[in-house]
Amino acid sequence: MLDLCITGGRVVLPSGVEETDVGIKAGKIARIGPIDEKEARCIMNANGQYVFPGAVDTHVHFSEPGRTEWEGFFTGSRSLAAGGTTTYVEMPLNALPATTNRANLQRKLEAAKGKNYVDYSFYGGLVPTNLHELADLSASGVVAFKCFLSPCGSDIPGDFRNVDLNGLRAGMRLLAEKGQLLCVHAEDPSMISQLEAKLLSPVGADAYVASRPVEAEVKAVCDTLAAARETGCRIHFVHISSAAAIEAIERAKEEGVDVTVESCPHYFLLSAEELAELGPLAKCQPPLRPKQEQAKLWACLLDGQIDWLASDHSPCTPDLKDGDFLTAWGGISGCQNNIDIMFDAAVKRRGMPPEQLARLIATNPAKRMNLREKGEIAIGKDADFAFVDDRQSYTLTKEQLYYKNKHSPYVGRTIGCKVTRVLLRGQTIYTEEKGIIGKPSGELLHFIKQGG
Ligand SMILES: NC(=O)N[C@H]1NC(=O)NC1=O
Ligand SMILES: [Zn+2]
Ligand SMILES: [Zn+2]
Repeated sequence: MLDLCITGGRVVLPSGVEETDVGIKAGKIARIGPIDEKEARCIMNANGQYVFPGAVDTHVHFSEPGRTEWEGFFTGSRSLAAGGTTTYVEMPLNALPATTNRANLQRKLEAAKGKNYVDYSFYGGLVPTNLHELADLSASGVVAFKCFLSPCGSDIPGDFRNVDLNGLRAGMRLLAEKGQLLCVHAEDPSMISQLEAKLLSPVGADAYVASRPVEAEVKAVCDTLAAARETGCRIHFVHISSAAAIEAIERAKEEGVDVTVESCPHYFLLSAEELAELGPLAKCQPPLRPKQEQAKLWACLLDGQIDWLASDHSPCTPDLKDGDFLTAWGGISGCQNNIDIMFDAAVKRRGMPPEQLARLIATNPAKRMNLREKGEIAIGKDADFAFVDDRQSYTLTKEQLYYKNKHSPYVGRTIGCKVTRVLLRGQTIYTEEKGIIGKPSGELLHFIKQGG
């Protein structure tokens, strides 16, 4: 007997969209295909909506412990749940202390207990001072590591620090031994600091964008690729904003470098031309790019050259968004809209097959991060789903946001679809009528080691 049968949906399977049924037993996907009503205790009619696998967001900053006024596990995970993301991996920075050793990871695990509406896991950080702690951190259950090549936006003691190229290579050698994946924020620090030194205050949108050019991204990507070739470390580039960087990564892939690349919805939805009007709410690093650059990035995405999409949800309190474009916090609050804005922009308006979007938001990140129960609608996987109604559209308001700080550059935007229901391991955790349902039931996902 099945616990639940989802019927009447357009199910986004790895092979394509099928009008079929999905059977769930003990939180897992147990059947895909026609199911007799008598075979399930409960029937859920998706009424012609798309049934997507729950999204996997590998790039959020929930800032807990230490900066819970910025976000936190409770509010952050509710935001994800409402948008159809059922798994996240949380970055090692913006919380205090940063996740740079086992003891700090332990504090995160404690802080996260019982507060999560979706399943979760953590990164460890690579910083200039923790080479001797990497092996221990690697063994303590982080899914991957993260480092910055450019400064990270805060000078507070205990906060994250960027590595130089020697530090990068040293870290890579150690992580390569452990088979670990290193995720890299790629912007060249010397190019940026030289350009920043010439900025005149108050710094406007155009001047800010010009201070972090595509060339700085490409240079850092090429330096990182060279270090990966030298050390054999598996790498992943976070939030890439330019086609030129994607092309350099594509060439390295062809050579056999073990590398993947992510981009974020904001690089496709928002542009440098709109930045002055959007204000510092849309300030991020690397910055939004001009429309001409954005069109090239869209071509890369549609062409399959970008492995996945992640939000880089990097929230803060409203006062930190008050300054000019140099002093305001760099980070966009956007993780509640991971699925709907990209479904609208990519599938509805640009003809991307829904199964390609499913790979970008769920399958590919789950595979690379070894989250084996997650990422696709297939037998044996966790029964995590997001129902997407492409016949609805809505205008995003502040009141709809579950973030601790209810701001986002997407507020006021009309989105041509809606996430109407979300399930985590077979249980409904969100509906459009009721909002978030029940108590936090998210679980910590244990990393299964390479070959283990
Ligand atoms: N510290 C931090 O969250 N930085 C992030 N924000 C952003 O826009 N890009 C980043 O790397
Ligand atoms: Zn970053
Ligand atoms: Zn980030």
